[in-house]
Amino acid sequence: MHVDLLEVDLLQADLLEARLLEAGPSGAGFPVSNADADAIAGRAVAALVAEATLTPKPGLVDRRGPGAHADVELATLLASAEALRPTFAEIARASAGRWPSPELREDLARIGRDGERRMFAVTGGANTHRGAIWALGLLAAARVLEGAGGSVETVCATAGRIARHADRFAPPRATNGARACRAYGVSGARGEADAGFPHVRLAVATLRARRAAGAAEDHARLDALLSVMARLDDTCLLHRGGRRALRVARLGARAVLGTGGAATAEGQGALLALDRRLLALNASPGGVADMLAAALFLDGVPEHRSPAPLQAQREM
Ligand SMILES: CC(C)(COP(=O)(O)OP(=O)(O)OC[C@H]1O[C@@H](n2cnc3c(N)ncnc32)[C@H](O[C@H]2O[C@H](COP(=O)(O)OP(=O)(O)OP(=O)(O)O)[C@@H](O)[C@H]2O)[C@@H]1O)[C@@H](O)C(=O)NCCC(=O)NCCS
Ligand SMILES: Nc1ncnc2[nH]cnc12
Repeated sequence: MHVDLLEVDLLQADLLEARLLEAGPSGAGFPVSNADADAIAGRAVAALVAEATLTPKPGLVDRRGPGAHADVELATLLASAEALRPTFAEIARASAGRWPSPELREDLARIGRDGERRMFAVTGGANTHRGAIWALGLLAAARVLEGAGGSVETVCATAGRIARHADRFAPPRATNGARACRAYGVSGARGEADAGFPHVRLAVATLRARRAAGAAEDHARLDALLSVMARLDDTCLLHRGGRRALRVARLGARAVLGTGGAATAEGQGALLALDRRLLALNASPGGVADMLAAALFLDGVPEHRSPAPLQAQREM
């Protein structure tokens, strides 16, 4: 059932991407019909489902089980992803014809917080996708703002420009992330967005490099996840297991990649060893998982803005 829905989502999203490419590099202000908004939301939900079902992911929920999460299983993640469909569609509609401004930032934050309520309602209070609502929400808005000419580079930069505006209506919240940022001097999910999502770009680059080298799709996705795990200051790891958990995750991810990645027998062995070490520390790289989902959401978007065709350049 889920696979069918996913295929429909991907088909709609591919049609939207084909239309964006056909339209040529027309710049910002892409008008968003309900069908376009639904296609963007479909792409976001499909990315969350693809991340959730990718197996084996060290410490994380996957097809094998709940990983280090006592309160979340695969069905919870899938229900959470589906519950967020209207949130991503609303974000796409609200972004039509806008530019990065305090007003847009505040509109998205309101929709994002409403999405968090939907998420908590279906998960019984577990935080499955707060980081994903934040990252994919900003990137979905940026895709609309960037329109036909958008690339991974420009979409991530524009998402950063939106994020850097203040949200005057943000209620004070003592979140795990905020506590970890204070305790360990890292910038967390906010810092990642403010910097224009460098780890999402890293995941996209790894994904594409591994595919180009002939890797199977799941291996390319696992290596993209590990490339982020080797570097990200994940506040989910920090709040659960402190600096030790972050270090174990980083060194473990580097060990898998150093042995040739998920496609090799040694890499698979190192990956499962990392999984065991993270489970022993009750540590989960939830923020890393969100970065992979965000990278999958940008699948199909070209890495760089394509240069204007020669004819158009002569007319400039
Ligand atoms: C700006 C916000 C992201 C809030 O951030 P803050 O840091 O204050 O709060 P958190 O609630 O901790 O959310 C941050 C989530 O982001 C993910 N993350 C962590 N590190 C990074 C990183 N370096 N870069 C990017 N993303 C990162 C991570 O999400 C995943 O982990 C979640 C599980 O975490 P946790 O709650 O700690 O869960 P448990 O360990 O299971 O908790 P316990 O059971 O032990 O209590 C999981 O959800 C993954 O998604 C962090 O959790 C933003 O949320 C915000 O301001 N939102 C307001 C609305 C808004 O503006 N929206 C914009 C819409 S476009
Ligand atoms: N697969 C996963 N496991 C645990 N937390 C997550 N947050 C987002 N995806 C996750």
